[in-house]
Amino acid sequence: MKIGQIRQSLSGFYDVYADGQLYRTRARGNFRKRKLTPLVGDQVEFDSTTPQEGYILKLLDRQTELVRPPVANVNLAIVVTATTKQEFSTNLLDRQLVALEVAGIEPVIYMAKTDLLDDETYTAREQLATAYRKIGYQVIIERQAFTAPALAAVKAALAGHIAVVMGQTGAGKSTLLNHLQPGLDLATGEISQALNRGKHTTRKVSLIEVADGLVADTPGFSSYEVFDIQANELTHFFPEFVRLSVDCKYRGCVHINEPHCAVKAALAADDVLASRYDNYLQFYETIKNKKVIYNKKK
Ligand SMILES: Nc1nc2c(ncn2[C@@H]2O[C@H](COP(=O)(O)OP(=O)(O)OP(=O)(O)O)[C@@H](O)[C@H]2O)c(=O)[nH]1
Ligand SMILES: [Zn+2]
Repeated sequence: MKIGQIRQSLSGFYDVYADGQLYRTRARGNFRKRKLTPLVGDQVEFDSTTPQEGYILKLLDRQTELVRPPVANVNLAIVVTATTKQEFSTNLLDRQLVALEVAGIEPVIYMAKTDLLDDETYTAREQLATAYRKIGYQVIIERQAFTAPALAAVKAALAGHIAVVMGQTGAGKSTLLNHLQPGLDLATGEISQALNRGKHTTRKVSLIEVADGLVADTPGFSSYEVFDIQANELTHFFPEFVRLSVDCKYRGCVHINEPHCAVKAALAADDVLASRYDNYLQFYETIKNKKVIYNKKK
């Protein structure tokens, strides 16, 4: 019996990495009775006679589990954020951050395409980066694209982690990965194509070694699952609100209509980003409205 990590899944085969090599395996353990499917990223116990043939016997406990992409034990997300005026949206960024907070995955924000910005827009993005750092998020931003310090920062963040790369189509995910790992040669635009194909056919999912970490070759971590939480829980996923809310007068304050709310006081004092608060309100309403629609249907 060996212990290894699933690095790729394709059509019922799982390639398990152990002692410096890959073993092609199939699933046979009694976890199948419990309807557990092995996921890329899983640590497993397996048997094998040759590297071409082996059987997974047992799945070890997972720390996290994603559905899209189907990867276990992801603990880092590189949030590739295109910064151009046409593409940039704090709303999307905050939605991604909330989704990651809900999933228990640490975000690293990578500000892409800064070379296309005029100085004024770049300064605005830099100020925003500072504000997000104040919240507690790591933000990587450089005046030019793919500078050595920016790439070194991403590599340092990846070390020892299993990561997904998030970002809307065209944000620059493949381009960033190619700069991190020049041999990778991902066609730009390729990642989302893989994702779209995946909707209809069995999808290959793999973890690729990038710097000293592993990165899922399929992005697509959906930020829409944000809206599966309860509206009154949303505040827990805004770290700056969590810190401030100890000073809200009412327990369970959702920082909307309550008097003596520390979050609203901080907002008035410019200590909370207005865009974060606006996005919070919008997500809150979306969740409320969605619940109503859902209940009506039932
Ligand atoms: N100027 C500039 N162009 C960039 C940068 N990053 C990406 N691009 C360009 O933006 C386009 C989209 O980049 P991709 O890396 O394919 O984006 P992606 O997020 O992988 O897109 P999908 O695979 O469709 O999800 C390509 O033409 C890239 O060359 C950057 O930092 N600066
Ligand atoms: Zn409050």
